[in-house]
Amino acid sequence: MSAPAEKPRDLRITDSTLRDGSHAMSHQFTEGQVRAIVHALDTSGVEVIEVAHGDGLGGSSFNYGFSLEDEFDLIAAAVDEAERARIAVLMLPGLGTVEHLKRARSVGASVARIATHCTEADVSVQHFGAARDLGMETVGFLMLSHRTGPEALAKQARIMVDAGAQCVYVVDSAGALVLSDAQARVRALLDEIGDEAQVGFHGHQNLSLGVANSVLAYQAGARQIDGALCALGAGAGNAPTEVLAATLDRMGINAGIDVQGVMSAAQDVVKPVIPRLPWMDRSAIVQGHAGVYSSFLLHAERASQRYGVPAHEILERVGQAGYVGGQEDMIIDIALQLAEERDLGDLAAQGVRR
Ligand SMILES: CC[C@H](O)CC(=O)C(=O)O
Ligand SMILES: [Mn+2]
Repeated sequence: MSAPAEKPRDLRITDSTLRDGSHAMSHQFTEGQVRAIVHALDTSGVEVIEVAHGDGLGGSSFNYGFSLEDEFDLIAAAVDEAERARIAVLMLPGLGTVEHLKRARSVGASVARIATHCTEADVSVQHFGAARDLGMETVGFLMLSHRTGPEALAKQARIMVDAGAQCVYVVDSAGALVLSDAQARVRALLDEIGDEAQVGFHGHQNLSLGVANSVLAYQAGARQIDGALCALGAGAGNAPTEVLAATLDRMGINAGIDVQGVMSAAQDVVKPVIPRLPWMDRSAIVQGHAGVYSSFLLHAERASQRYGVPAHEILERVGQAGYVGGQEDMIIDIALQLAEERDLGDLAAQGVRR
């Protein structure tokens, strides 16, 4: 007798514990941890598992933080461990290059996710072409999607699709989209590209809306949704995969995931290795409220320690200035300004004139 046919899935979950979660781990994943997490996700039915430095291929550097282990070794280990799941990589053009994509492909990665700021999709054109030539499935990632309106975002998605993207994500990098904001963007992308490519949603928890926004995105037509076990991701973390799976299951939406398996993956495999669980502390909430890139959190905390100024104040100023990924050095600049203002304030309080 042949095995019963699997019911068609209503959407696809991509788990990003081993990529977005790398931010929260300061990029210190070991091969053993990668193998254990991939095994747990794979046996729970998660279809796509993303593995890379938190800032994508080529991210291991002085600016972004060095990985403990070579990311191509980690990708190869993930490919080796997964029996059913496909391994995805993320790259930001400029930080990663086509050469990085080729190397990822050569060690077995089969999904290329190309990320740009939400108004800069044109820098990704050659990378989609290269990924398709390499025989990879392609996904576009429009980061900090709250920074532009639905129609303008849809035009950026069009650029990615014309370049070869098979799905384009609304990426809520700051966890700043509030409910209808997420739905409006998904709908606008579907109106623009719906016949030609899928739409996806990547949520962050800064305002505690990662799961709710993901469900609303699904209801608006998104068919690829990201999560991370234990919410492990930048800022307050991503929509937790295990909560997404349980919520979708409760709603009768088939993500093809074994809810018990993925809860165990979170509780028994990932939680024990996390040095600090992502949480909605003051700094993370400020990121959601002021619309700041989630991966700036640890940079701001380090600058806070070094210059003795509060991380949440640094992040508030980053939000006012509107800095985007790649401008991490400006965090130091702001910390120095805050320290100078504090010192001048102290002198003034002591009655000393400059
Ligand atoms: C690679 C930068 C960034 O972490 C991508 C991402 O997950 C996001 O913008 O949320
Ligand atoms: Mn993210």
